[in-house]
Parts: sequence; structure tokens; C-alpha cells
Amino acid sequence: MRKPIIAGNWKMFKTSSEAVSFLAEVKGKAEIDGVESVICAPFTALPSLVKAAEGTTIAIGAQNVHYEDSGAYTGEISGGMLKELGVKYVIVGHSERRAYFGETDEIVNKKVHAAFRHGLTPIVCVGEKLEEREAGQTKEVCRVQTEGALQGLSAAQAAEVVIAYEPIWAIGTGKSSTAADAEDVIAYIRSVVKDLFGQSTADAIRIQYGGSVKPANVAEYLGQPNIDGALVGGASLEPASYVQLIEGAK
Ligand SMILES: O=C[C@H](O)COP(=O)(O)O
Repeated sequence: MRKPIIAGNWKMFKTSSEAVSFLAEVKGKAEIDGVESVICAPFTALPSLVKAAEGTTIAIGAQNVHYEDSGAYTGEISGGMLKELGVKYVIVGHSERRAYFGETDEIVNKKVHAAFRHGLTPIVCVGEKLEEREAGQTKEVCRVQTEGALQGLSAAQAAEVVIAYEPIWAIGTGKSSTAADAEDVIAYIRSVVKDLFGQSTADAIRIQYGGSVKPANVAEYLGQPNIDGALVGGASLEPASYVQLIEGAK
């Protein structure tokens, strides 16, 4: 039985003090049996957020990690630095990082391995652009990105990964994929994992949908047999909305 996982991706929003106020508001309310609550915050908010989340069941995640453990990489953050803070998850290969920061499938794969070296759980994003969808390439794009991201992992590691299927045209646009379409692609991604690692890994791996998820539609996505959660941007920024997302996943 896969535990549903709702992860807020705050992107480049919220200072450290804003993050702590948010946590104080959702404490207790966003902690619901049977649902895993995660907040992926900017690096600067992580130390205070991890501290504020102590004693709660809310896990804290980062939005990026460098693939090397240390070195002359000005401005970058390593897995060891995140681990020492008490961070549990890290988003890898978000489409915004692929588009604006040149992350390739090879870099994503190196980051996934870096996450595991440091005991962090990667939330790996895959998803097609609008023109790829219109050209009927959605599944092929997702297959290539999934295979690339998971390359070289053991089956046990792959089972721990969280995959987030995020059609790029649905991110921050208010245009969400229908639950049936998202289910179809996510079931396909699970079959790709089965081909790579076998049935038990495919049964264990959690796959989220992301792209204009809101309190009003989260239950419909989570009601699909292969959709195990949501990676949520805009609707995760307000405390009441974040709590409703967690409630909707129950
Ligand atoms: O990581 C989250 C996604 O990019 C979705 O963002 P959104 O919920 O604002 O569409």
C-alpha cells in the first residue's frame, strides 16, 4: 500500500520568517494519518523550517541539490549540507530547472545519485511540453526522462524515489490535465519502472501528479489508482489551502 504524499513546492517564494509563520499555522492541521505532508522551501528557509517542524510529521524538502559532494561550484548546495540541516526530500529535475538552468537527463541522474549518497529522497520531475503533447510524444518523453533519471539505481533505491509527473503546459497555468489523462500517463510511467526494475518496485514507487493542483481537484487525482500524491506550487503557498490539499488526499 503506497502512502499518499502531498508536497508543496514553494519555488522562489517566502523568506525564512514567512516560512516559520506558515508552519505555525499548519501545524497539527496538516498532519493527517495516512497522508505524508512535505514542504519544499527555498534554501534560506530550510534551517528555520526544519526547526519549526520538529515534533510534527511534516517533512521538509529542498528544491535542488548539486551532484558533487563538494568542490568549486560557486553558489551551489551539496547533499551533505542539506542532510546536516535535517532535510528529508529534494526535488530533482523540475521543468523550471530543466528550462532555465539547462538540466539534462544526465544531470538529473547525477543529482538523484547524489541524493541517495546523502540519505535524501529525490522527488524526480518528468513531463512533456505542450508541443510534445500535441505531437503525441507525451509517453515517449516521460519514458526517456524516467529511464534517464533512474539509471544506475538499485531496485531498492528506485522503490524509494518519488516521481512527479508534471505536464509543463499545466504548471502555473490553471490548465490542469484531466484526472483520466494524468492516470493514463502515470500508469505508463509505472510500467516503465516495471520494465526497468520489476513488478515489486513498480508497485512500491510513488508517482505524483503536478500542474495546477488545487484543493478543489486534488481528491479527483488522488482517487485514481496509480496517482499517489501531488506536487503543488501555487496552491501550497497559503496555509489554509495547503491544509485542504492534505485533507483532500485522505
Ligand atoms: O512543482 C510544482 C509544479 O510546478 C506545479 O505548480 P502549480 O501547482 O503552481 O501549477
